[in-house]
Amino acid sequence: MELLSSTKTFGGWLKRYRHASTSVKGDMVFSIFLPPQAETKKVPVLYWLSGLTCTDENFTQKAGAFKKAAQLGLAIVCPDTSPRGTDYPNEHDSYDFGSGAGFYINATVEPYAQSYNMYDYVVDELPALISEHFRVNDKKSISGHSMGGHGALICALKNPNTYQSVSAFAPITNPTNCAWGKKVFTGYLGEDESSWQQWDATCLIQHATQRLELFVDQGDADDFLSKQLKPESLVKACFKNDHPINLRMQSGYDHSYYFIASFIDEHLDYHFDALK
Ligand SMILES: N[C@@H](CCC(=O)N[C@@H](CSC=O)C(=O)NCC(=O)O)C(=O)O
Repeated sequence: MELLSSTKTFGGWLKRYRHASTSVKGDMVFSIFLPPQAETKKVPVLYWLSGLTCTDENFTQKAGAFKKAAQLGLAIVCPDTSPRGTDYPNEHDSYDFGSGAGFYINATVEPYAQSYNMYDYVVDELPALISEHFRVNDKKSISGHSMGGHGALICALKNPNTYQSVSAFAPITNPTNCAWGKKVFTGYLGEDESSWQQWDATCLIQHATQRLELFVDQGDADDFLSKQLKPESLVKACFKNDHPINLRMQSGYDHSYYFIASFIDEHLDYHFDALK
C-alpha cells in the first residue's frame, strides 16, 4: 500500500492510501480514520459508502464525523465509489453511470464485468486489507449515503451476521424501480431484469435470514425523495416481511452532506452501541 497522506485530527489520524485491488483489477484509493484508541488497542470499524459523484474524500471533508469517532474509539473506512483508470464506453459521460457510480454491485456485462466489482471490493477485499494492516478488531458495521446508503443496505442484507449494524442516509431503496437504478443495472447487469433483484434492497428483504434493524434517516426536503429514493418501498417490504426498520423523516433537510453532518453523531453512537 502507498500512503498518500496522513493528517492528525481530534487526536487520531486520517490516512489515505492507494493499493492494487484484485477485485477491480486496478489501483484503488481509500481513506481511514484511526481514533486515538487505535494507538494501543484494536478498535471496531465502520465502513462508509458514499454516493454518486463522490470519492473517498466527500465524507472525510464534509461529514464532520471525526470528533465523535475519536471519542468513541471507532475507526471509519471510506472506499472510493467506483474503479478508476479505465475508459469503457459511456464510463465518463454522465454523473450517474460509470466512474463515481459503481453502485456497490458486481457487473456481469462486458466490459464493465472486468472491473466494476465494487461489491466484492467493499465486502471482502477491503475488510481483509484493513484487518491485515491496521489495529482493528473483527467487529464491523456499515453505513452510507444515497447510492452508498443502498450499498450499505445490500451488503448487510446479503451477508447475515457479518455486520453488527447498518444505517443509511437518504438511501436509494428500490433501484429496480427508479431511473438511477434502471440505468446502472441495465449497463452493468444487462436487460434481464430478473438478475437485478439480487442487488435491490427492497427485493432482498423477503430473503433476509437475519432480522438486523435498518436505521434510516431521510430528509423530507430532499429533491430526489419521490423519484429516486422512495423509502416507502422499503418500509412496505419490511412491514410485509416483519423486518425491523427505523425510518426517521427529518423535517426540512435536503440530500446534501449538511444533512449527513446533522445526524452523523447519532449514527456513530448507534453503530458503536452494536459494536461494543
Ligand atoms: N446532479 C448532481 C447529483 C450528484 C449528487 O447529488 N451526488 C450526491 C449523492 S446522490 C446519490 O448517490 C453526493 O453525495 N454528492 C457529493 C457531495 O459532496 O454532495 C450533481 O452532479 O451534482
